[in-house]
Amino acid sequence: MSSSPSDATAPDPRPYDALLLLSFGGPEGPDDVMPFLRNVTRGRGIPDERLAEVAQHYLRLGGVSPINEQCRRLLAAIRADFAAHGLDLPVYWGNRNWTPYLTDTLRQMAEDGVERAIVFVTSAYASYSGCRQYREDLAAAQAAVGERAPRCDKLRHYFNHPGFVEPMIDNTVAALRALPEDLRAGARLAFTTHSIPISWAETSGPEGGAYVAQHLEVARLVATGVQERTGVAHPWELVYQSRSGPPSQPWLEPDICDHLDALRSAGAAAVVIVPIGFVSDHLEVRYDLDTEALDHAAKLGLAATRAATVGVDPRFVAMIRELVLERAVAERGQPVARRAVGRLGPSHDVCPLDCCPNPWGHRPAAKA
Ligand SMILES: CC1=C(CCC(=O)O)c2cc3nc(cc4[nH]c(cc5[nH]c(cc1n2)c(C)c5CCC(=O)O)c(CCC(=O)O)c4C)C(CCC(=O)O)=C3C
Ligand SMILES: [Fe+2]
Repeated sequence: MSSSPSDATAPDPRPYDALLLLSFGGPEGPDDVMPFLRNVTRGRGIPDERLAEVAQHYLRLGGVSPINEQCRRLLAAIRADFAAHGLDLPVYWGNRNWTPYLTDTLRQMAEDGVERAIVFVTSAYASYSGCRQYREDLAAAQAAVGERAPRCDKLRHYFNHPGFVEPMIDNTVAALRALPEDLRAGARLAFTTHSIPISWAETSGPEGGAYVAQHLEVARLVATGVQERTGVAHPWELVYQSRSGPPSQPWLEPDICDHLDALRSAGAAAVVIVPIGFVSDHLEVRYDLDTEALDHAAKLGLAATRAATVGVDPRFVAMIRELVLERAVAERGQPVARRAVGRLGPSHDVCPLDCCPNPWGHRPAAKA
């Protein structure tokens, strides 16, 4: 093999020999919608009326979830970024709930000779749904593939990485600029994330309460960043969306639409909705915010825009490379710099055994 000048500085991913992009999955056509929803909600006690309603949300988009196209774009962007930086690491994609299923991807990786993968999940925060459930999915897929299945290490939570926070500041500023100019300075910021049962929020992260604490920190960081850019301290709140469980179980509140009512009653004239809980404009963003919440705001006579999610922002894609190399250095036992903004500091590499517990009982989980 001939050596070129760049070989000397090529980033070293060892001990990893592949990156796995692990996501939620979504239907690819109308016939997929109900089987997909059954995959998501098996054993979850979600009322039938709620399922029928969510099926309609997918069918309005032709039965195709936007999340798959977004994963394909992210995959392509990661590959291009790795190539541009001389990082020679194959990238695979697998999902929890739809094709390409994680088990099939892991089997392919084993066939290709992958022994140790680093895993990036499309969820930035600590919670059962966004952390442990993915690690359980990995353990189940490894068990299904058998002895040859690659070892899989999940990357740390990235909610407070500048590659996630900085694009959201820009996107919020852009959404403010899309409001009528005379209403801009008085606009409120409504940061949204997926509601989860309060009991899960309480047990999220190593000490509990991490789900809400991490979101409040990102909301504060984005609001502060916006103020640095515009000179205006917009009042802000963290609110919730996409609640699904039975009414008997308390979930995090207030819901975004109730919050819009409250803003209107308090005399607000404009609001920017900022979906900090999500990394791409998937169904919960396109339907629950762009259709439901923006329609509701229009009915109230409240001027409203929605900030874009990070998607394939080059800073977000570069963050993935940075986190992979950071973890590789750490696994090789070398000193490592871990970037994080704000007060909470960089998250742990390996989740403690009891963090984000499974509300339905124990299932084996991949360690990190
Ligand atoms: C915290 C969290 C995230 C963010 C972190 C992450 O990204 O992982 C997230 C993301 C997503 N949730 C998604 C879709 C759904 N979530 C559901 C149901 C649920 N989500 C929950 C939590 C979360 N969900 C919970 C506690 C339930 C109750 C059922 C259960 O106990 O698990 C249901 C069932 C129907 C309903 O009731 O809504 C669907 C269809 C999609 C795909 C969208 C697309 O297709 O574009 C994505 C990215
Ligand atoms: Fe966790």
